[in-house]
Amino acid sequence: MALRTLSAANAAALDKELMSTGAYSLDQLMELAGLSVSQAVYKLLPLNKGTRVLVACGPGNNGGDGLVAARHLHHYGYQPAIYYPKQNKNELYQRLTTQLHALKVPFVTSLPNPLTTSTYDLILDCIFGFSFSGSIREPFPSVIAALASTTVPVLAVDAPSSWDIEHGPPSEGPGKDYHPGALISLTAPKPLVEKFRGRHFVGGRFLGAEVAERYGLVVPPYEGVAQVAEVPVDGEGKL
Ligand SMILES: NC(=O)C1=CN([C@@H]2O[C@H](COP(=O)(O)OP(=O)(O)OC[C@H]3O[C@@H](n4cnc5c(N)ncnc54)[C@H](O)[C@@H]3O)[C@@H](O)[C@H]2O)[C@H](O)CC1
Ligand SMILES: [K+]
Repeated sequence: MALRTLSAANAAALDKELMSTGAYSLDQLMELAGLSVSQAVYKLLPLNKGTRVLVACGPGNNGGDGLVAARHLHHYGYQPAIYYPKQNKNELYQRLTTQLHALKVPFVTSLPNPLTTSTYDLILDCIFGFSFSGSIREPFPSVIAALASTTVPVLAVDAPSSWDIEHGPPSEGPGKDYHPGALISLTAPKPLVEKFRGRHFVGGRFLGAEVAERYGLVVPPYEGVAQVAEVPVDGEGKL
């Protein structure tokens, strides 16, 4: 049985529905998404195994999830640093960055070259999510190239950035060789998950049974109070 997935168009439609008839605000969804991401980090990198997490953020809501996750990581005791080359000026993002500045979470303006484990223990790829399309525009080609070539473990948030949401890795360009070791799908896996091999989590625990059924999805097997469930992309435990 294949994983139940959510196309880019349906992911956007579901988001819209949650924020209209569902009566959620974007802040609420982003807060839950970012909380899930922070819990996936804890599963991948327990605090005694290193603490330096580079959170690479893009200009949209995928980047916002990263800003929220970074704040939770700081409170858990990790040392997040934010790389946010194209900052969103909307009020929500300004509030998220103000919160991080107040906690003295550093914002770095460049990536080390080479990007190795001497500087960071984990990277969160929050550059692009389900609204990525086309070829990568500046300033992101070099960022995707750095993600593709780094020796640091990468957790991709909702999608490996630059991957086509339906079809997976691009056949050319800097994303061609980008294969992160871990992925957290938010709400539900996107079709690209069929091309992903690595540890896979699902988070964004805000889907009720009725909405899930209408979109052909299954609510992930969250345990107890967990905001994240590990769902292997092959073998047992498929959604
Ligand atoms: N329901 C949920 O699961 C929630 C998921 N969330 C996260 O939101 C993203 C989707 O956010 P959105 O703002 O729609 O888009 P992105 O962040 O994916 O990217 C848009 C951003 O990127 C630019 N862009 C697009 N293509 C390119 C390109 N080829 N080159 C350069 N730049 C590009 C575009 O201009 C925009 O600025 C989803 O994946 C989740 O991570 C929410 O947190 C809410 C709940
Ligand atoms: K991403």
